[in-house]
Amino acid sequence: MPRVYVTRKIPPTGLDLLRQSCDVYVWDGELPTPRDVLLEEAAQADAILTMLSDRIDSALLDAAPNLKVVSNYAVGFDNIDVAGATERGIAVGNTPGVLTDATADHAFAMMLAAARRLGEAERYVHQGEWKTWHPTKLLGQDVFGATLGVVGFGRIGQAMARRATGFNMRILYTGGSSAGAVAAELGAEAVELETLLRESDFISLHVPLTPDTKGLLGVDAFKMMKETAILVNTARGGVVDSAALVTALQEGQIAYAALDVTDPEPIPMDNPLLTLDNCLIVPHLGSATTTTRDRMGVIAAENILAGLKGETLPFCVNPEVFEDES
Ligand SMILES: NC(=O)c1ccc[n+]([C@@H]2O[C@H](COP(=O)([O-])OP(=O)(O)OC[C@H]3O[C@@H](n4cnc5c(N)ncnc54)[C@H](O)[C@@H]3O)[C@@H](O)[C@H]2O)c1
Repeated sequence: MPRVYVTRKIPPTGLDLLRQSCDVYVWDGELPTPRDVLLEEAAQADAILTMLSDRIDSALLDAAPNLKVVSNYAVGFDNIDVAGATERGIAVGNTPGVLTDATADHAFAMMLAAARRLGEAERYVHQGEWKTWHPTKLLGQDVFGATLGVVGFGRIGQAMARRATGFNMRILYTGGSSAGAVAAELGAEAVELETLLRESDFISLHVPLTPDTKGLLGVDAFKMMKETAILVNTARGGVVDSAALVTALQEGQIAYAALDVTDPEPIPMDNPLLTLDNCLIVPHLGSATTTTRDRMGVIAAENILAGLKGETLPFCVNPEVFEDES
């Protein structure tokens, strides 16, 4: 039976599917599979089910003579050398779509939480400070009727915008070249990034991390934003220049940041963002619902099963691997 290595514990449904026709080895630790173990496992594996925390680079691909499929348990795949995999005829899969709504729900929740300063408010209660309340304490910002800027109008960006229509928000967006019909339906306006940064009350990032989007929001971008602006990042930490963000939050160039993702992850405990009251940080929970994580596991397993049979993966990042064979 083909040998499949799974780099972290995932919900059982996907694993059960794999076990019907594969020998499945699952790393059971709370920390990621250590690099040396990953290299050893890759040397024997026909397929690997990977997490964003696994670096699938050329050294690993070179160490894996039998590898046919790398199946990422995520829609993003910035942890994988896709070109290197393609050169070696290795198919790369991901899990788009099934996590769109969960991630958009989470981005919206983070936007609301930042607007109403829920992180600070919770600390205030837990630290016994509530007794000093007065009517100007912990004032937040209105979301209903405000302007939302969506950077990256793809699946999740559009789902975020759809939620914003229920809050009567003006919606601006960049990116998403084929999104005209959805934009028209939602009343969203396509604008240049600079206009979006200058006019939005809330800016929500939904682009993939690529060489083009790395550091997309840097020193200049924060200077364009409103002093009251709130940044929501559920995309990837690397899309924002961390040092520029720290300065922007410390100097009041923007009001608040809500981060589901950081660069690096996990965030080191000495990172200055952790010292700021106006920064809400949670540990990459975008897709973290029971149903969604289960569905992601099934798709990741189905990608592996198809690839092991030499069939195009249901969700393939480099379908040219299969086209070249025909
Ligand atoms: N926090 C989480 O747990 C979580 C969960 C799922 C996805 N994500 C992140 O969200 C990203 C988006 O996921 P998706 O399913 O919506 O992907 P998608 O491919 O449907 O959408 C991405 C959009 O970004 C646009 N884009 C690319 N470069 C751009 C640029 N420079 N400027 C403006 N727009 C640009 C694309 O045209 C596309 O419309 C993923 O790549 C991943 O990094 C995070």
